[in-house]
Amino acid sequence: MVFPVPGGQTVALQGADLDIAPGEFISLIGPSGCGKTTLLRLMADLIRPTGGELTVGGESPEAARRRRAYGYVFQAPALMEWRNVLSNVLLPLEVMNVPGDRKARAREMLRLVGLEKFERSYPWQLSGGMQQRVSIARALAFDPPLLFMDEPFGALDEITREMLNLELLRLWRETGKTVVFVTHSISEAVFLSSRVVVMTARPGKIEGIVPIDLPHPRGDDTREDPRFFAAATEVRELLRRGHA
Ligand SMILES: Nc1ncnc2c1ncn2[C@@H]1O[C@H](COP(=O)(O)OP(=O)(O)OP(=O)(O)O)[C@@H](O)[C@H]1O
Repeated sequence: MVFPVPGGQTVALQGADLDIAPGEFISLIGPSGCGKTTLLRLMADLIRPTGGELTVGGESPEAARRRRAYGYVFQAPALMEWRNVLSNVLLPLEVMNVPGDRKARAREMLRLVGLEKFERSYPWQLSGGMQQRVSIARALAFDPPLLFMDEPFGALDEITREMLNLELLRLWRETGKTVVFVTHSISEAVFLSSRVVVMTARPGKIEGIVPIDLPHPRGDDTREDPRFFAAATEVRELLRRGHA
């Protein structure tokens, strides 16, 4: 993926070779500028590749987008301040004129993220973590098989983040979705993932892929498991190798 810039070009990604199986939880980790967001945006058809090949569920990213094959959760919750929680989750269903009982569907998504009691609240009445849960419910409204998440918990405190990690894992196990998750945190990546994709910059590429052999359900004990430390060390070493 090459971007034109004044007086030249930036090679954002080169040699990003990756196959993701249905139902996997994949984390992308790497230093600033290594192309994590670019890779996610390519998969989501928010930008078009300048080279190489990319398919989502066996079809082009554009076809996957038109089929509403994925939900996208951004770094900031990006909720409509004048709409309450329920109508924020309803919004994509209304815009796309989805048939059926939309409210029941939106409420079901709010239940999944544990916010069923807050449907009448407005975004400004919620904490940052709760707002991010609303945006996850909104991304799930279409029941897409795929969920793209770009550093969704980066701005939250450590304890809230750990709690949301647990919730996200529960949700992933309950729904069987495929998740591609961008993070800067080694422990978050190892805790959540079935595989951690370690990327390095200039040009952005995949340095290595670390399979995470930790049993489910994962919880506080997981972080004490020697396998957790071993995987975190492996990820750290790959990141260091990229820096060298
Ligand atoms: N639209 C664009 N135009 C020009 N250059 C771009 C554009 N989008 C990304 N880039 C460049 O591509 C490279 C990868 O950017 P990207 O945002 O994917 O990195 P990242 O790994 O997500 O970084 P961060 O961790 O800081 O979010 C960077 O050098 C960036 O400057």
